[in-house]
This record gives sequence, structure tokens and C-alpha cells, in this order.
Amino acid sequence: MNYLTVPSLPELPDIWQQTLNWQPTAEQQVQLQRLYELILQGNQKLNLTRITNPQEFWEKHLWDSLRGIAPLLGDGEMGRWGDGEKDFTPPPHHPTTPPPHHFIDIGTGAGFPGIPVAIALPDCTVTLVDSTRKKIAFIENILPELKLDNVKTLIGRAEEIGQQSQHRQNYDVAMIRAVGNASVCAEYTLPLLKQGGLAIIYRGNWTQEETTALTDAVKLLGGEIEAIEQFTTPLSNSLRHCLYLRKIATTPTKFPRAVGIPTHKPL
Ligand SMILES: C[S@@+](CC[C@H](N)C(=O)[O-])C[C@H]1O[C@@H](n2cnc3c(N)ncnc32)[C@H](O)[C@@H]1O
Repeated sequence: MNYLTVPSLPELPDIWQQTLNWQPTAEQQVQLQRLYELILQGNQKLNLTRITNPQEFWEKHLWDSLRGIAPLLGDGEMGRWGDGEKDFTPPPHHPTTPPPHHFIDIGTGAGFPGIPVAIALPDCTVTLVDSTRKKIAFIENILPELKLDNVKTLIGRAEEIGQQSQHRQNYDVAMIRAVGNASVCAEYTLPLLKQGGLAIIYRGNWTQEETTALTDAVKLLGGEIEAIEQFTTPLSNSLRHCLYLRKIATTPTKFPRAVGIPTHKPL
């Protein structure tokens, strides 16, 4: 086995707490560091990511992945709910079903945002989907090294998985980052959600015109736009957006459409 000398992720003791109201345990910190090392190693054979600098990796892959689920991190809301407080009102942008929550990450690539989410929420399950066999094979290889037993993997296209009964309407949260335009992302994610579930679409720039264009597509799919959050990243001050779509009705069976149609004829 070859050992590589890799630089450590940034030593930023308070930055998680200050920006996400969440602090990784010592074990989670080791897992995040190991993920970085394994991706650097994997990058020597596979084209996994162009982001290899430790600060950039921390911000664009780790922090960005967890910023999307910030409403589910923080001061233990999931824990309180899990303790059986049936009258507990879910905080904004939270699935309406009680935990443990089942997440799915569509077009996960090297595992983003799904793997950091699985590390941060060990009581939840996270299914990682990608149509590229090599990427899923890479993830399957690194899972034992990360000591993650709450992750499942799936090779396939979102258009097909969304029509399979074992996946359709089966998830509490569906995440998607850098896979297509927003209406394509909505068509890939909303069919997979239980009623009350949440789709989280990670975006860079976003405009009011895009919101207007997306509204009708989301309605057709049985959802509504619950919130659009704008924020800047903590190290490079880059602008980002997260769209939170709530599933409020059953998605008509014709969605998602056949492979390739959502991209060629977006809703
Ligand atoms: C640009 S990468 C983004 C990877 C990761 N989500 C990230 O943000 O780093 C897009 C990934 O989506 C996958 N993908 C694209 N279309 C897909 C589809 N219809 N179903 C499943 N995976 C898809 C590709 O194979 C690729 O790995």
C-alpha cells in the first residue's frame, strides 16, 4: 500500500460552530480528513474533482455540502423530535416525517453532498446515486475506510430510479448538486420524496427570473418552492444559493420522463 503525504484540512476550530451552529465530534473530524485523503488518492486514477487544495476542498466540498442541510444540523432539533415529542413543530425546511430520515443524493459524483451528510448525521441513511459505474465503485471502496455504515449506493439514472417502486416516494430528503438546470433537478428529485419531504437543490448564482420560471415546473411535479436561501461561503466569500422544495402532493406517474427527456425538454 502506498502512503501519501497529504496536507491537513484547515485548522479552523470555531468555524463550523460559527457558520452552521454545528461542531463535528473528534470522530467526525477524522472521517472528514480521511475523505479528503481518499479523494486525493482516487484523483490519481479517476477524474473525481479539480478541487484539491485543502482550504478549497474544505469550503467547496465539505462546508458547502453541509450548508445545504444546515436546517437539520445545529441545536439538536432532530434529537428532540426523536425523543418522542410528538407535538414538536418541525423547524423551517425540515422533513415533516419523524426521524430517522432517509436521504438520497442524485448525481453524487465523488460523494457530494451525500458523504459529508452521512458523516454529520450518522442516525440517518444516505443513498448515493450516480449513473457512472466508476464513481460508485470508488465510493464503495472508500466506505469501509470511512467507517460509514449508513450509506447505500446505487448505479443508475435518476429518470429510471424515480419510476422504481422501491425508490419512488421513499425518501425524506433528496439532495442534488451540479447535475443540471433547476427544473431538471426538480424532476429528478421530487418523485423520490414522500409527501412532506424536502428537495434541496444546490446552486451557485440564482435570479428572481429563474424562480418565476421554476415555480410552474415544481407545481406540475407535486411540489412548491418553500424557500430560497442566499449565502456566501466563509473563506472565499463566494455567492451560493440553496433551493428548498416541499413535496405537497403525489407526483403524476409520467414524471420523471424517460432518460434524456428532462434535459432535452426541461419543464
Ligand atoms: C458535475 S458532477 C457533480 C457531482 C457532485 N454532485 C458534486 O457536486 O460534486 C454530475 C454527476 O451527476 C451524474 N449524473 C448526471 N446525470 C445523471 C442522471 N440522470 N442520473 C444519475 N446521475 C447523473 C454524473 O455521472 C456526474 O457524476
